[in-house]
Amino acid sequence: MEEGKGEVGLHRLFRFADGADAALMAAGAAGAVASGVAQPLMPLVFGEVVDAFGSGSRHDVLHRVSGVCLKFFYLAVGSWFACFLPTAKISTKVLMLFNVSSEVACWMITGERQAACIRGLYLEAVLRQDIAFFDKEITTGQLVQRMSGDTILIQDAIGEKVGKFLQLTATFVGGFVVAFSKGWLLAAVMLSGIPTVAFLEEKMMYEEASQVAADAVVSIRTVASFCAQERVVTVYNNKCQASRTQGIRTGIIGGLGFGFSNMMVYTSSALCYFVAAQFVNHGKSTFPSVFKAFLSLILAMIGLSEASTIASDTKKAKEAATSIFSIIDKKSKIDSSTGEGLTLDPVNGDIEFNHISFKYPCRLDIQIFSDFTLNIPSGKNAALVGPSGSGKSTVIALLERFCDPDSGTISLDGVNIKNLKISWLRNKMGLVSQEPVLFNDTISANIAYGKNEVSEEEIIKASRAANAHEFISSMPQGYNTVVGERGTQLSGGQKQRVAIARAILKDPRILLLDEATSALDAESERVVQDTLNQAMVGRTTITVAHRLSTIQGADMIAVLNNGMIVEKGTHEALMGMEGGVYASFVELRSGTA
Ligand SMILES: Nc1ncnc2c1ncn2[C@@H]1O[C@H](COP(=O)(O)OP(=O)(O)OP(=O)(O)O)[C@@H](O)[C@H]1O
Repeated sequence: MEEGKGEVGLHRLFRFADGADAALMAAGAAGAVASGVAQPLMPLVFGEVVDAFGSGSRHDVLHRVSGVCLKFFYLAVGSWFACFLPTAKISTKVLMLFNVSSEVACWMITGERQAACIRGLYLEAVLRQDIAFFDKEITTGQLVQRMSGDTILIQDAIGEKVGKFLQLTATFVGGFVVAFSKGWLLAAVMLSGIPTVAFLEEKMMYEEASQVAADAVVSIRTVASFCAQERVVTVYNNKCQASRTQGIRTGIIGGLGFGFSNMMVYTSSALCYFVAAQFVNHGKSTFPSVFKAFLSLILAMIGLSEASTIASDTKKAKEAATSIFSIIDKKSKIDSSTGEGLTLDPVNGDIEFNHISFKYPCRLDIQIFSDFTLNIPSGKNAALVGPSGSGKSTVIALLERFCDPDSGTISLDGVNIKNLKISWLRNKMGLVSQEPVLFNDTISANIAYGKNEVSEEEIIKASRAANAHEFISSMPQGYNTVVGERGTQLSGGQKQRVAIARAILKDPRILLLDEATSALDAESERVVQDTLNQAMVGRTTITVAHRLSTIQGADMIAVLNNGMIVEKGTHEALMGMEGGVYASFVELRSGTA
């Protein structure tokens, strides 16, 4: 896999931010800093409350406390402005969230916007990759995990977490400034004790243990949704086994560390209070100043310790972004989204495979074709038969440009298909395969799949041509019947006819039938085969068939074995070849039928 070549830098996480995101981030940053700075201002006012209650007569207390209350009111209004103003500047939609702090709202909105953009680009990038990518580089589970789990990690890191980090950093800096402004010497002495209080406790108690537990739960849920519970349990047990020693060690260290940090809390508090009392005793400080400095430093250190926990989330987001961005930036060898390439008008449908040599990129040890040559004239029906694994479906895959040959050329009307626009080429071909793929949507949406503007008449016309109109109309919801996941609410023959209608609607010049009837019972096969025979008229058709009865009328039958054409001709000609492979196939099949 190409991903993971180098970790994405922090600033690259924001690479998909647009102008609106920049505005949201600027407003969110201003709000975060303002609300962060507001925290250490509180001890100042609290200090004054303590001072006001602790000194003077009863009337004096009332007067002084009223003055401090006014300051609380100013702080409330100031903090409301700091939070509200950025919201008002951005969007009225955000106003709906007025009960949420604006910096949180701004960061959440921009995180959501950027993550939506990343998800869209990732899906686009995945869908434009060639088939080898799906064989080699990604599984469905990975795709879903990246689109849901990994993008949420990124969303958090570029959204809410940034706001929180800025706010905590502002609290940390603000707390320091306030504490040192109340007497730098006192603050410096207190500082020597306080970091242990806030820092050790957080680190030892939560960091390792909770991170491991959270990871395990998240991955179990994701994998379980793919019904891989047994595998999950095995993987989980193995992981538990491997980390047991680590767990015991962490437990002992955590216990010791927790005890130690608790001891340090009380020891350093005692030290701080003792030193502060010395300062007050020698007239170098006052009680309110000590109170303010102590509270500010506590807030500053809590800010610092919480900000440090965000670093591990950012690291995870960078890892997730590394794999997602590597796919977004990945150039596909066969990029169906490109608008480049020739188009032909008109298209006759002459197909030529010239000296093709090919191996699947993920199975380089197996040579599928070494010198495969086949010519299918326009409007003719060529059938491919041969033992399983002889390369029949690969012929279709190469023509559709799901993969490209290692050497040799495939041409349509004399033009190498590599020079044709891929989307145009694929639109000229209608593929019906053994297992028709229907989506969980209405019958009409399934027939119109892939075409943008299709009228109801066109859908009905294609359904009539596919012998599907009758059964569709007899359903209570008709063309609006939802077929269920993978078309489970239709029979095999019905599904196949819907798939044929979809292929016919494209009005393809070339029809590719890859064992289109082999999964059907005799009655359904007869109906579907009649349908296909009508659909073939006037089109170049390649039919891959196991049931030889369905291809007897083909203009040419090519018998493949190990990627080579061993016999070629009409049914009659091949049957006339004494000891021929085709004739022996037919004999074998009629013997077993
Ligand atoms: N996506 C793929 N990646 C790797 N190898 C593949 C892939 N698809 C097919 N193959 C291999 O290529 C060879 C030819 O497969 P292909 O599907 O073309 O045969 P086939 O004649 O159509 O077989 P069947 O009649 O069983 O469908 C087989 O050995 C198969 O295992």
